[in-house]
Amino acid sequence: MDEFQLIRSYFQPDARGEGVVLGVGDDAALLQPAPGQLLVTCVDTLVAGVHFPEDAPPDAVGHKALAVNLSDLAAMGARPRWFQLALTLPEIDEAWLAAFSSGLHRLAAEQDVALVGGDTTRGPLTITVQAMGEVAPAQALRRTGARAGDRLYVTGTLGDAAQGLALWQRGVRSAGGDDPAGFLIDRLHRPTPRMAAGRAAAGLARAAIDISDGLLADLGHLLEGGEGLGAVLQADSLPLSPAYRAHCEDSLPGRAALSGGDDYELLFAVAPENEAAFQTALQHVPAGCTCIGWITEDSAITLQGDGKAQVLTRQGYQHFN
Ligand SMILES: Nc1ncnc2c1ncn2[C@@H]1O[C@H](COP(=O)(O)OP(=O)(O)OP(=O)(O)O)[C@@H](O)[C@H]1O
Ligand SMILES: Cc1ncc(C[n+]2csc(CCOP(=O)(O)O)c2C)c(N)n1
Ligand SMILES: [Mg+2]
Repeated sequence: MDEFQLIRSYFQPDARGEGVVLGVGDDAALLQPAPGQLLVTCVDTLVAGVHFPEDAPPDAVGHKALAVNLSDLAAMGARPRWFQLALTLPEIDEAWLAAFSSGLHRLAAEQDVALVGGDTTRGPLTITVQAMGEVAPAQALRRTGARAGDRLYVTGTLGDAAQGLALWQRGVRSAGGDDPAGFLIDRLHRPTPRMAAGRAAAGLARAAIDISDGLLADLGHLLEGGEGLGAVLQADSLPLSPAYRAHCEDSLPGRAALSGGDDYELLFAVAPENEAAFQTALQHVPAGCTCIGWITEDSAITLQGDGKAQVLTRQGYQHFN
């Protein structure tokens, strides 16, 4: 199998997505965004051994490469439409490619996003996805604009994936969602992009970000979008899954939930006057959305719990430290 057979076999789906004037197979794709919508675009790379364990299931790698990008579109309040895939492979392994592409195409079909192009090269296993979506100009969610007094809301639960990674690195290989370890590992390998939450919050939240590097680090980015802002987090309010609680060795909420990374949940700052409308819009979102604290004028991030207040550093995952 050569490079072009590989593309035809695994990455040239028959179905033509809506708005795809020209997809896989030419020098570039031609895309038609809906009239009046802004094109939203982002790109994220996954490197084997850095973003996923070298022995992660290949269908999970395909899923995650797309999911982390859809998460960035969700954080902008966008509707996902198209994506490109740049694949660097050490060799052609057809079993790996079949599983990888099935994980990728399954999520693409679920979210109605079309693969419109990419690039295939030889080298250390690296997957780059560039995703594109659309949003009405007045609805786009940004990282900037949060203000003191805004309430902080987060989707889903925190820290599951970081605990899943710790379990995987200790050799635990439970799959599926039934036992707690399997649930946590699944949250690492197969994050669910929070598209419905992002769309519901569009036009209602004052600022938004997705949590990839850990709550404190990404909350830090949200706070940098204003002037000298800090936050109060309430320890008892942080959403933690039963599996997380069962496996947490620290005192709760624990390091993983605060700065573990790989959550791919959405964090919103909501103005007090919009809070009721925001809660109504988010109440039927499957992942749920929890108020975890509020933004302050004092630049510290403080965790309140057990009658104590603890100042936290804005630490999280960083590639160069
Ligand atoms: N090499 C680069 N050249 C140009 N812009 C970049 C480059 N790397 C990152 N950026 C931009 O910097 C900003 C922050 O990037 P970062 O990767 O931290 O965001 P993110 O994608 O939300 O985070 P994560 O990758 O953890 O999901 C984004 O707007 C991104 O487009
Ligand atoms: C094998 C392995 N080691 C470590 C991690 C944790 N991790 C890697 S990158 C990242 C942040 C997001 O990346 P980026 O900022 O590049 O989008 C996190 C939390 C993992 N998932 N797999
Ligand atoms: Mg992001």
